[in-house]
Amino acid sequence: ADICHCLLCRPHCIITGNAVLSCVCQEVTVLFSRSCYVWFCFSLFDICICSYSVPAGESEDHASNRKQRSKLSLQMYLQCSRSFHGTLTFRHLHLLDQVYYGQAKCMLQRVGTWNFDIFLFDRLTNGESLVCLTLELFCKYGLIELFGLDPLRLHSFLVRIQEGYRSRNPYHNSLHAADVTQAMYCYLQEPKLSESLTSWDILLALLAAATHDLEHPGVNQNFLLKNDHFLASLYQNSVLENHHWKSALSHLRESGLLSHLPIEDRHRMEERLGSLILATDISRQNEFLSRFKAHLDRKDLNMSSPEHRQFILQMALKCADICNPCRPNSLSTCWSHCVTKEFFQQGDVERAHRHDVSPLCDRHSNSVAIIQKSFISYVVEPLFVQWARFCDTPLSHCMLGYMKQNKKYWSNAGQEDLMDNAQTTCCKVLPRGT
Ligand SMILES: Nc1ncnc2c1ncn2[C@@H]1O[C@@H]2COP(=O)(O)O[C@H]2[C@H]1O
Ligand SMILES: [Zn+2]
Repeated sequence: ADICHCLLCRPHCIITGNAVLSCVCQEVTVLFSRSCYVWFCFSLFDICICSYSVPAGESEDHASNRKQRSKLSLQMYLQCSRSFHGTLTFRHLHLLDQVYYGQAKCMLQRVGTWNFDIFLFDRLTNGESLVCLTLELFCKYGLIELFGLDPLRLHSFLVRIQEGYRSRNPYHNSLHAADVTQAMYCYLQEPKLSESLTSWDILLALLAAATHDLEHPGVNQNFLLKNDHFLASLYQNSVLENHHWKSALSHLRESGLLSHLPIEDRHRMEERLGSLILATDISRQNEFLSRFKAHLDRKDLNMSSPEHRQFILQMALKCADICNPCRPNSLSTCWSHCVTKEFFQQGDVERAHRHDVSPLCDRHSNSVAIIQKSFISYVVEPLFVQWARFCDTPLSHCMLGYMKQNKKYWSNAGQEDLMDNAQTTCCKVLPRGT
């Protein structure tokens, strides 16, 4: 296990292109067959597999065996990697059904569509949606080649990020990060962005989306302040967002993902990552919204300016972060229940400790519907109206359409608590297949 840990998490050297596959495959085959583990593959690393050519001296048969093996699930590798980190016991280890894996891969063909069902994708990937989705997007943009990234380091970094989200949080977990990353990808496709963003912008946008809530404790800043939590003493303001940023930096540095790049580029990247993540502090909503409106009124946004591009990326990440009420109703209601569950859990703890229950967190005076109606009207709608003004595309108007439908849905829903229904709809476990 030590050797595997070393190999899987800290590859010896940076190798790019085809060499990675051959090197990794050979070494890990030996290790895995020795320790009776199933073979694993890099199926989602399509970019590597597709571009893999038979090395000189290797027979076609050998190459086709290699291809066969590569069809086995990435999931197996991820699960194994997790157990080497000691975060999973073998009790949790079960192999991903190949049927589900095929379906997940199929879903990725439509990763840029707004009705992408991230809940289903997460179940099909056995809870690995953040890793699978982000890898896919890195491959789509060719970021691995463009930045000379080591695929193993990238993979190890993403696994650590995914594990850095608390799965116990009903809302602020890795599924939310995957959802935000998928939304960010949709926004990056918008012509105003896609025509002007640089590869650095895209790399940064995807990293920021994937890490923006890293190590979220499942309670809000108010709770941390009231309870003299150590995080509250570390940062003056935007306590959680600063913590997400610093956690992202520590994973980034530890993984060595960007360590081959010039130090100035890395520093610039880290600063920009901070400015994006800090922009997701919902208490700064009005500040960003008025700046955005002022730019739109003056029509002075110039996407060839690096400062303006950074500002638009901040706005895009803010939209992605709270876009759940703009998703189709079946997805949106799931998120509404998840976020309310987290609010109410905090309220229950506050009540148990005889503290004042924070706004929105009291299950006795709130309901999902009440919270949604005000969140949509006062927070989501003002932002997405301006975003549609900026983009003026089918997607931006489609999001407004869904948002209106959801607002109507919650207005008609009355005050009853629909939490139980939501549990069965959103957290459905897939039946074991063949
Ligand atoms: N559907 C929703 N209903 C109510 N609040 C939400 C919803 N989606 C996101 N939020 C809030 O928006 C906040 C965005 O920043 P946070 O991730 O810190 O915490 C998020 C939640 O508090
Ligand atoms: Zn978030």
